[in-house]
Amino acid sequence: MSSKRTAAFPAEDATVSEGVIVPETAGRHRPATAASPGEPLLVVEDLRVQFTRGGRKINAVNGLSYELAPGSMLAIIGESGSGKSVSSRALMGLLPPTAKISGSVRFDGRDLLGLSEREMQSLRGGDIAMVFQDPARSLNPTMKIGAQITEAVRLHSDLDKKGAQARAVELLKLVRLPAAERRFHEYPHQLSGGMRQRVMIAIALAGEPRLLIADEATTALDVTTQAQIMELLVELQQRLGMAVIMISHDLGLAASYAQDVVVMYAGRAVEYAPTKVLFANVRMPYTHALLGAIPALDREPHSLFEVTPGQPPDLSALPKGCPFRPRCSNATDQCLEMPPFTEHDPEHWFACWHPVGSGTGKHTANGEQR
Ligand SMILES: Nc1ncnc2c1ncn2[C@@H]1O[C@H](COP(=O)(O)OP(=O)(O)OP(=O)(O)O)[C@@H](O)[C@H]1O
Repeated sequence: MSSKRTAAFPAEDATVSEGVIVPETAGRHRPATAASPGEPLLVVEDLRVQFTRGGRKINAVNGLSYELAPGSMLAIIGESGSGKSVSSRALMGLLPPTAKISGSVRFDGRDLLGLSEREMQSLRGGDIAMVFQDPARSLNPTMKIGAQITEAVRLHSDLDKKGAQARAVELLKLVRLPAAERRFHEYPHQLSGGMRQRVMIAIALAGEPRLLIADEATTALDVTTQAQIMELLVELQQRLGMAVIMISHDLGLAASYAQDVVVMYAGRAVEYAPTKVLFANVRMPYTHALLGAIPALDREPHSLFEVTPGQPPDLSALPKGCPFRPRCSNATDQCLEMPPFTEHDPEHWFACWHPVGSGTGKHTANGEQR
């Protein structure tokens, strides 16, 4: 699976249009060339991750399950500390050895949790690549960006230095870095934040991944640059047939760009559906609160959760039953028992005894309080 390849991704021109981040646009970017509805590329089942810190057990991921079709984009959404990054790092083998991991992660039919570090290394940056929030920290400040991409290309191909350099320039064009040939000879500090993130994406593409995990890859960017990077990811997803997991605290971004959404709370998936299905009928009160918290287009980054009252629970002392119970206006004594994560409606999974719009809670489906 990780054999060295020399085939190049296509690099012809395409327009990068402006992204409008509103839920009404749910699924508008669904790729025309979406992968076959056959086998999923990635199947995560009952993933659990526990850390021990100062004698306390921290349950960072508590039974996460989802599937990802080849060439599709899944958004994993949740507020800080909900387990988004830990769950993705677990499948990349990037957690410290002290992390206790259980469950199953199958990529292309292969159990990733059973792989040796050596096997994981060949997979990382090859079939699966990751882009992080802070490109300034991920790039080597003392090396020209061209040399950094060339190094990544050589690591994942049989190309000689000259061939790898040519490929690196191609990759810079593929990620739409303006004046790619000139920028090739520049250092990271000479580039803007958006440009640096394009370089990080170029490095991630060097191994021609089938899955790209973008962990808050646009969070540090201004709204316009954020939209441009998201448009780039969608374009690459469509042109290269690459699957993308987009990790974000921003439900609005998910609504605009992803085909499917997993909403996480306290290390659990609490709602999971195709984007259109989810936004047509949000059922989980937590997702509902997030949706109500999406302000206008000119919102400040990180402001999304400020209007959701209360704090997420301490992961070393989770409340009894539903972890959202202490913050939920629909909660009853029944919520002292953990609601199962079930496919209640076709393709629509959620974990709630009193979902929005069911007539059993205090919320109505259109977001008003009764
Ligand atoms: N190495 C570690 N040791 C102990 N606890 C950890 C470790 N890594 C993460 N955690 C804890 O696991 C929980 C989940 O963290 P995670 O980074 O996945 O959250 P997140 O949803 O990605 O949040 P953010 O958006 O802030 O990155 C947090 O409480 C965090 O403190």
